[in-house]
Amino acid sequence: NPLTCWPLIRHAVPFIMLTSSGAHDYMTYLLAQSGHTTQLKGPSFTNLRHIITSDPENISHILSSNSSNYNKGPGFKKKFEIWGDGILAADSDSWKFQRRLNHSLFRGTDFLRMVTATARRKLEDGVFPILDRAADLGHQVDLRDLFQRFTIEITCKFLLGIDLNSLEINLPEVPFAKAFDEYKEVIYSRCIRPEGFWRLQKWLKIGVEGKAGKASEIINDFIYQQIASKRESLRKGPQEDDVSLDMISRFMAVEDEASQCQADSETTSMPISDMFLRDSVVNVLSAGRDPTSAALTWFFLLVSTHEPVERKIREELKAALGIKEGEKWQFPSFQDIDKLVYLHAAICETLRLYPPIPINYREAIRPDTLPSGQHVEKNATILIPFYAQGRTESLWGADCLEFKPERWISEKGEIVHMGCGKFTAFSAGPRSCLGKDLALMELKLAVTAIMWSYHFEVVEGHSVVPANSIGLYPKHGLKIRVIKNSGA
Ligand code: HEM
Repeated sequence: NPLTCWPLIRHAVPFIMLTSSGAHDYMTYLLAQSGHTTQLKGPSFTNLRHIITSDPENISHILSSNSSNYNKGPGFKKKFEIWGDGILAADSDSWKFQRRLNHSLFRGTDFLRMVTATARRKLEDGVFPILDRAADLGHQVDLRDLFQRFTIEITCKFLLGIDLNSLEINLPEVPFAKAFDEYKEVIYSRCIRPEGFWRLQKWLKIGVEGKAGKASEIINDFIYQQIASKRESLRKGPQEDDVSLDMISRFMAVEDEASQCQADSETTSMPISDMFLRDSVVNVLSAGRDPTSAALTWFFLLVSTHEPVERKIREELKAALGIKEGEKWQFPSFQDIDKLVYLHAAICETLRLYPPIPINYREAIRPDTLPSGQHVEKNATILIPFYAQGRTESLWGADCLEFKPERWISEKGEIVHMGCGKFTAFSAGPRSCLGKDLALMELKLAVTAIMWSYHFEVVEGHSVVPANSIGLYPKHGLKIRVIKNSGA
């Protein structure tokens, strides 16, 4: 086609598609046309110059077998400035140190128990009263907003030991939470716009950069205040009812242990300064809040529009947990939750179609050749669109766009484990998600409790399209009506 060969138009197309709606579907289309690996190039004045791949062998190579050649790199840090040198943006020794520190905290059973207890309390005292009221008064609810509140409450509790009280019945605006949402906009904008352009906007304090500047002040003020009050209470010594299980108190308390852990490893020394704590809070809050709330939102969109799946999940709840139609909900134990195979499959299927982190990013440290034969230059940037990968026909079959939890269940009735290059919602290799178990527990706890008591109907005419963002969530939220199930 002579038109697409014209370089200006050819290079402008990706830029236009990524700035208009449907960026994720555009990448899916591009990869399907090009054999799953290609170059994404915008006009020379833009920042767009990446290799993109959804080929499972390339993905395993980049994220696992040759991961030491791929890091986040300095370009990533500039765009994701708000993360500072936290775990999501850090490389080398700084990342290794934080991975160990976070891993030791997330693994403890006390930690999982505390998070579960918080989730139950936030459901019983926050989410349920809001849903009951909406059902009684016939009001619409925006599930995305509700789940964002639910997950920020849980994350703030285990991170800082505080309640934001955002789940009160009148759904109050919480400036700190709002600032977090506003900041996200700037990251996507920086990913697709020329650096000179966004730097000028930032300097002039206008547009998304201006908004982000204000948001970042609110975020920093709030977190530094929290850190100061934690240091103050640590100075006073332990209080009577003080369990200090929150992450920041534990980071402060294990300062000595942490330096010991650095001395044992070959990592460089890293004091647990206020800035380190600030970066940890922002990173774990970003990692813990948004993906889980997005997963819950997409799950309820899919289940509310697929009646047979909803029915099967309810049947499984009755069979595995021994509860009867009309009985009041009792939260199951960890062991009972593990029995819910069909539910697990429905969650995996949701994450395949709607991975909350739709794109992963890496920079090559040295030149390399991918298994597909694609040459990678030093410092080349690579995008791995998990969204496109979950919708690849050659990997998932001709029904890849359908919501079918059954594809995750073997003939023996067990969960089928997909290869690490195939199912990538939690990423893969040494930098894979540290909160996977926690996220699955939160999801299952919320989903079972809500599904037992309520049925949702998406409001007629409400448009559900993914936002162009670094996270995958519905651009206009998810507006639903609530119907109480009998006995709830
Ligand atoms: C459904 C929910 C979740 C999904 C789909 C998810 C997915 C991911 C993905 C794709 C990454 C890799 C990001 C990258 O390489 O840039 C990641 C990293 C991470 N996630 Fe999650 N996540 C979820 C929930 C959570 C939760 C609840 C936590 C706990 C706070 C958490 C903590 C982390 C951390 C700390 C990392 C950084 C790991 C590293 O760089 O070493 N995630 N997650």
